[in-house]
Amino acid sequence: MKLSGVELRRVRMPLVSPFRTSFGTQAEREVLLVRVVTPTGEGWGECVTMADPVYSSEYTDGAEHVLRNFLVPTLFQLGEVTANLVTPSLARFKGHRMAKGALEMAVLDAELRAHDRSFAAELGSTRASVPCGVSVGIMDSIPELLDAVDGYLDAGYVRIKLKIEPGWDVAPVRAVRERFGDDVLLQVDANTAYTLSDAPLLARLDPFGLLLIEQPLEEEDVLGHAELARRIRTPICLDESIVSARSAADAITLGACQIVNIKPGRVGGYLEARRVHDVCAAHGIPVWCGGMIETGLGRAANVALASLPGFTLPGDTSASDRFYRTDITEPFVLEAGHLPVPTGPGLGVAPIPDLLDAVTTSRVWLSS
Ligand SMILES: O=C(O)CCC(=O)N[C@@H](C(=O)O)c1ccccc1
Repeated sequence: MKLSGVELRRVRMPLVSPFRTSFGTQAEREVLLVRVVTPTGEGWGECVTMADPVYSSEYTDGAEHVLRNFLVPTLFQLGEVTANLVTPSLARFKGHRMAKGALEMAVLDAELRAHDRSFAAELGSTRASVPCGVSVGIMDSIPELLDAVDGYLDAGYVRIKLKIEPGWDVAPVRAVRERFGDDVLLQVDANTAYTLSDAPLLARLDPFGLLLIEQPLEEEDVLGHAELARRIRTPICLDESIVSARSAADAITLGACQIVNIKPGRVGGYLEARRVHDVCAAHGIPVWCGGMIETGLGRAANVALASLPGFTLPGDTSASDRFYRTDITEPFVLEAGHLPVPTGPGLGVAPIPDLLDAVTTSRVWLSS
């Protein structure tokens, strides 16, 4: 497929309520979208970087710069472009997995639309819908948290994930268990906020029957997670530490995780995400699809990914209205705790022009 040009578009979308994690609070989501244009159509990609480099080293201005100055020009020089060629063609540029993943996603979307094939079919979907969990931020008080969890359970979410950090961990977990019982699927996400010396504190979560504790230690402390796994009973799930299929295999072999959160942007794209899924399946490690507060574009691709056979735990594939009053695509609406897997060509969704223009803050056109 030849690329006629690529558009880099920045959008800013207010969140329905501030979202607080151990690395900060977000009131809006600034998203970098990539649109590739070919002689026969177009494709959309979503870069999951945050505005600041606090989740990982990538950040949105940096992603835009590396796309504009290195990644997109390299694809223009390729002539014929396919999704499978994107990652190997960009390999000489180190890192920038989220930026690379957004570009690959846009090329894959364009390619699949041109072949009338869905993301679900291409990735290996085995289900028509996926069960959905929801991520609940750190709150100012336990009553506020319990009200939020009550609302999400009423909405039908099948799993609750609580963000935790030192000072907000055992008490909120105990309160949720006391209020909603032991049958609610419950897990916690620390986003690297603890150290191995906190093992006794984290062991105090063991009596609450959590599905997992996500990324308790810093992303590079793989051996620390392996040691922590020997000191607590709650299964350890890695997020930030897993940046590729190779790092997943290493972490599993070292005993650093029993579960893996797959985020396509974090690992460099949906094709690598499928490889992480395959490596985990080969090791008998369950996976679930993480979220980066995506618009309906990334949400569509994540729901397709989450319908692969190894995704046996509910993911952070929540409905559009979990974060956005108005999405830039047709909204994803929870149906009995599930989201339907898009079946249309490519992503199966596209931005609604007026809604997209209303939240667009900048556009750059790069021609081949
Ligand atoms: O449901 C969602 O899209 C958000 C899920 C979630 O909690 N994401 C967290 C995370 O640490 O996993 C996050 C959000 C935004 C940016 C980075 C990380």
